[in-house]
Amino acid sequence: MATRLTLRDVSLSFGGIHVLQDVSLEAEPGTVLGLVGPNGAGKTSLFNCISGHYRPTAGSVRLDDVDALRLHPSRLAGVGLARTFQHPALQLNATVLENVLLGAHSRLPGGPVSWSLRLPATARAEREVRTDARELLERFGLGWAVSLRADELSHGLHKGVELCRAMLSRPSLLLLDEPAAGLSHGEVEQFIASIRDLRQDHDVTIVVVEHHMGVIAALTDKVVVLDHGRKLMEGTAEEARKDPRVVEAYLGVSA
Ligand SMILES: Nc1ncnc2c1ncn2[C@@H]1O[C@H](COP(=O)(O)OP(=O)(O)OP(=O)(O)O)[C@@H](O)[C@H]1O
Repeated sequence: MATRLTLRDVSLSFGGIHVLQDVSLEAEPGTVLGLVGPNGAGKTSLFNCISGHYRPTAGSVRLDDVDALRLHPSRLAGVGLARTFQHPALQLNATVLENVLLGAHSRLPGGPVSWSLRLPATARAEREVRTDARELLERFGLGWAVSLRADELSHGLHKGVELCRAMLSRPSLLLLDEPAAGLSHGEVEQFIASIRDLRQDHDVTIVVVEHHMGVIAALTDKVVVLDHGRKLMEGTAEEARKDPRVVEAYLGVSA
């Protein structure tokens, strides 16, 4: 079941600097929410508050009925959260398949001891996640790269590998931080097609931070626009594009 993400009055400060102020938003289960705004608006900081990398100074973050701020960040995968980063951190000396498999730990029963003993249930689950990892790589057009070392791939392909790694945990809430940044035109088209395809088969809520307005328009059901740490407006991508406040925030001139 896809997650309902609810943020209420989330604020975040660093040494007196207000990075986020009273941001509230809701992502309906199974929808794609875009988070947009000019550089420094607070988009990644808001992501970090959801994924437990930052702790808000005030406000609440709920994944369905779970109070995310009460959970240790390492437990969030267990309630269905997965994310990608602006700059993918892959194990460059490991193969593409091994990198994707790193996303499977929340699906393997037991803990490190049973994994190292290779108990039957663990071995079975391991076979299953390997098959799923290969399928995901095929779906994202990376089937040919399974056995290559990650450092043999371009930046754009690293982003695809990271996305497969996130999807391997079978998330019910997926956070994508600038997935199209640095991608070629063809890679962006492939990314849009893959996410659309993914939505057909997986019951997942997606929140995406992205500057590429073509991606936002193609994929999102709703966007939230941030500016200077505050929510400026909420609506469809088309409504945001036409909103004078949004135009002004991006261009820095009165619309
Ligand atoms: N750990 C931190 N310590 C101090 N300031 C921070 C920290 N993290 C973020 N900030 C500040 O918060 C503000 C918002 O940054 P953030 O990266 O969230 O913006 P953004 O909207 O994601 O920008 P971009 O589109 O450029 O990635 C910036 O002024 C940034 O310097």
